[in-house]
This record gives sequence, structure tokens and C-alpha cells, in this order.
Amino acid sequence: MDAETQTLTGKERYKSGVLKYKQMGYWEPDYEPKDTDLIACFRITPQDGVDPVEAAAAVAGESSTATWTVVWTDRLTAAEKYRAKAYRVDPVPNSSDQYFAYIAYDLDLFEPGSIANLTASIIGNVFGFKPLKGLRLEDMRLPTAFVKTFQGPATGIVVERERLDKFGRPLLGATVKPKLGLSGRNYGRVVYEALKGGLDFTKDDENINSQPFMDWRERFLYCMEAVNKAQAATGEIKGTYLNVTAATMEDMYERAEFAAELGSNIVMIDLVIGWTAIQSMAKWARRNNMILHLHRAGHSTYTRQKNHGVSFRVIAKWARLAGVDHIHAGTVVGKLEGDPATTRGYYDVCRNEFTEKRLENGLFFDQPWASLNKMMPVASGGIHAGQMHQLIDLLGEDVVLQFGGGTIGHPMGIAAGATANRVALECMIMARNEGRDIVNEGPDILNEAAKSCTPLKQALDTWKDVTFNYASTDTPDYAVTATAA
Ligand SMILES: O=C(COP(=O)(O)O)[C@H](O)[C@H](O)COP(=O)(O)O
Ligand SMILES: [Mg+2]
Repeated sequence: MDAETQTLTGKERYKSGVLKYKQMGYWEPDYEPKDTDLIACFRITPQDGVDPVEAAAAVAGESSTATWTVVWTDRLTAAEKYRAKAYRVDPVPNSSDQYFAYIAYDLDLFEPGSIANLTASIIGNVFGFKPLKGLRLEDMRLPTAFVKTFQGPATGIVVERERLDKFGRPLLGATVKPKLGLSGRNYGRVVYEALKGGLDFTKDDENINSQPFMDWRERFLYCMEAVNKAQAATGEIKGTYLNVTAATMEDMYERAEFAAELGSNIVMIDLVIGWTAIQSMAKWARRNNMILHLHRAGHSTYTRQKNHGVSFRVIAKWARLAGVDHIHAGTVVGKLEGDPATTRGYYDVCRNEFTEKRLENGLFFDQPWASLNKMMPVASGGIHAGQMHQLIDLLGEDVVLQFGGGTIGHPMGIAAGATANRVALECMIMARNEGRDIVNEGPDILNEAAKSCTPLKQALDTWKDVTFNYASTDTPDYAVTATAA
């Protein structure tokens, strides 16, 4: 080890001036993370000529206690404990300028139960640090001691199924379209048709709040009338995610309380409201026996590119701590970004009791969930009935499959679109339960069912060739056989 890599101590450490972060103690290659440490894995792209180990130490420093120069006031603290420690730097496979840096943080650096505080450290200053061309938070290991300080999902998958009286199959939903412009009354008609036709849920889109064409109260009143009528018509429990996203917490509470007063079983928020607002709404949802749906609006601005930002698997972990019940987590086959292996990792974060490290799915750490409820992943974006076998195979059973265009765009109308999806789902679940190979026989199973279901036949004819085959940007860096880390 050269002198520059060694942590300086005593007078040498505290001489005024600028030391390398490695020398300030932010690089400890022998460090063994404690069970109670938070661990982050960052992808770092150092500027040309910057040593990757110094870059990793700088990330550890700037995301914990350091500044750019030595400060004597460190000596008034338990600085050795509070310094985050970069302890491992691996080159990213198949890349010449990127590295995975592992950094351990002492539990005492964080306020219990606060995503705002966690994120202010881990993604606070450090993403703008000049010696790095790019920085991405790939994954975090949240220790049990930290997980236990959070409420977790307000309702959870098990209780959601019990409240809705729906078991053994994915739930079906649809986003009302067009996203903007419908009046309350016409909006309610879409909800009624879709629910009566066979869906379990409808939902507001991310950008429906309270615009001049439809006040939020109008929407809530007509939507709940539609839910009640559809329940009466079908004898099934139905729901519609009423989006309570608004400019202030006070407005959101007012809208959520009105939704509860009208008997809604679910409300919705957008990721853009921020972590503190999400945690507040999760507490409200638990107090009010409400399922809480999170639409991940805005996430792609920072999750999609591999060289800079925050992986969605980390956002999913924070959302589970924060306490939402549903989270949009990708479809693989639909219109929006979603590599199959990466998406599998997100779904595991939502639904596992314990998420195992699997590098081929982008999961860098074992993650205990300490009995926090599970989140229902939501698959939404450009999917249709003809993909039912692929969706069930890829995403499993505890998932909401959401067909917006794939319900409302049906040639015979919304109720027919909903019926097509419900029949496609039920015939595929029956085939799966009978032990059939749905991946290969899926199209035949659908065509067979379509013989006695005209809406399904029309859906298959309309959308049979629609696929979105583009290369994914966010793919895992390790192959299935990888043993590294
Ligand atoms: O409006 C839609 C889908 O409409 P449609 O079903 O008509 O395509 C949702 O906003 C996206 O699914 C969000 O994306 P994600 O689920 O990836 O966050
Ligand atoms: Mg949308």
C-alpha cells in the first residue's frame, strides 16, 4: 500500500490543508461491514486520470462527513465511526472506465424512519462532484435494524387480497384514457364500463389532479358512483385509484379524506410528491384502512441511464420502507423501458420476505425485509390481452396487470375491452393450473378461448402484431454464472 492510500492519523491527519480522501480515512480495504451498517453499491465513472479508489473514497466522504479540506472539528466527534468507508472497488464487467464501489455507513448516521434523511446523505451532494463524470446508486443493503424503524406498506398484498376478495390470479386494471380532458361525468362512464366489463380496478393517470376541465371532487363523485354501480351489477368488489396528488399536504389530506368518506378502498399518489409526502400518506393510509397506490411518475429522468442516477431497484426499496402498497414496476413486454432480468429484480424487492443477492438480476446484496408487508407490483404501459401468457410467466400472480389503451381502445368499446382481458386472464390461469406450458401454448389457449368470446377475438385481431422490441438501456452487468462480489 503506498503512502497516499494510507489513512493518516494524529497530527498528520489534522494538519490544515487538502488531503486525499483516501488519506482522510474514507478508504478502508480491510473493513468488514457490520450487520448494522447500511451498504451502498455505486457505479462510478471517474474523470480521465482520476484514480478509481480515490474516487470511491471521495464518494464515501462526500456522502457522509467530509468536505474538501481537513477540518479540525472532526476531532470533536467520533470521526472514525461516522466516516463512511469505501472498502471495495471492482471494475464493471465489459467496461473500460466504470467501477462498482462498495461503501459502508454506520447506522448512527441516519435518522430512524426517514427516507428524506437517508437520501440527503446517500444522494445528497455527491452526484455533482466534479472529479466524477457520472455516478449511479446501483443498490443498497438496508440492515434489519434500519428496516424495522419504518412502517412499511400500509396494507400489504395479503390484506389487499382479503379486502378485495380476489385470490389466485393477478388483479386487472386500466388507466382511464384520454389522460386529460374528460369531464367528470364522462370519466365516470369509462370507469363504470371498464369495471362492469370485468376489471377489478381502474385508475387515474399520473397527471390527473384538478384541472379546469374536471375538478377533483367531480371526478371522485362520478368515479365512486361508477364503482358502486359496477359492484352492484357484478357482485364483485371493485376499486378505482383516486389520485390525491396535489400542491400541498393539506390539499392531499383533504382529497384523501373525501375519498375515504365516499367509501373508496384505494387512493393514489405520484412519486413526484417526494419522500416525506409519501411517508405521510402511507401513515394516513394505515390509519384509514386505505390501499395506497404509487405511480412512479418521473422516475425515468434518473433511473433509466446506467451511468448516472439511481437504479429503480433502490427506489423500490425506499418505497417499501416508506409504506406504499402498489408500485409501478414494469411490464417487460410493453411500451416502456424494462429488461426482463432487471425487472425481475424489482419484482423481488417488492414481493420477497427476504431478497437474495442475485447479480444477474442487478441485486448486489441480500436484503432482509424484517416482516414489513409486501408491495403489489403494477405492470402497466402498452400491454394487451394477446400478451397474457407472457405477462403471467414473467411477472407471476401477485401483480396488477393494467391495460389502459388495451381496454379503452377496444373496437367494440370499453366493456368489451375489459371482458377480453378478464377472459384472457382466466383462461390462462386455468391452463397454468392444469399444468399446461403457457409460454409455448399461450397463443393457442387464447385463440381457443376467443372462439366463445367475441370481445377477446376482436382484441387479439386488433393488437396481435403490436410489440415494442427495442434494446433496453438498463441491463444487468453480470451474467447468470457470475460469482463476483
Ligand atoms: O398511462 C399509463 C399506461 O397506459 P397504457 O396502458 O394505455 O399504455 C401509465 O402511466 C404508465 O404505465 C406508467 O408507466 P410505468 O408503469 O412503467 O411506471
Ligand atoms: Mg400514464
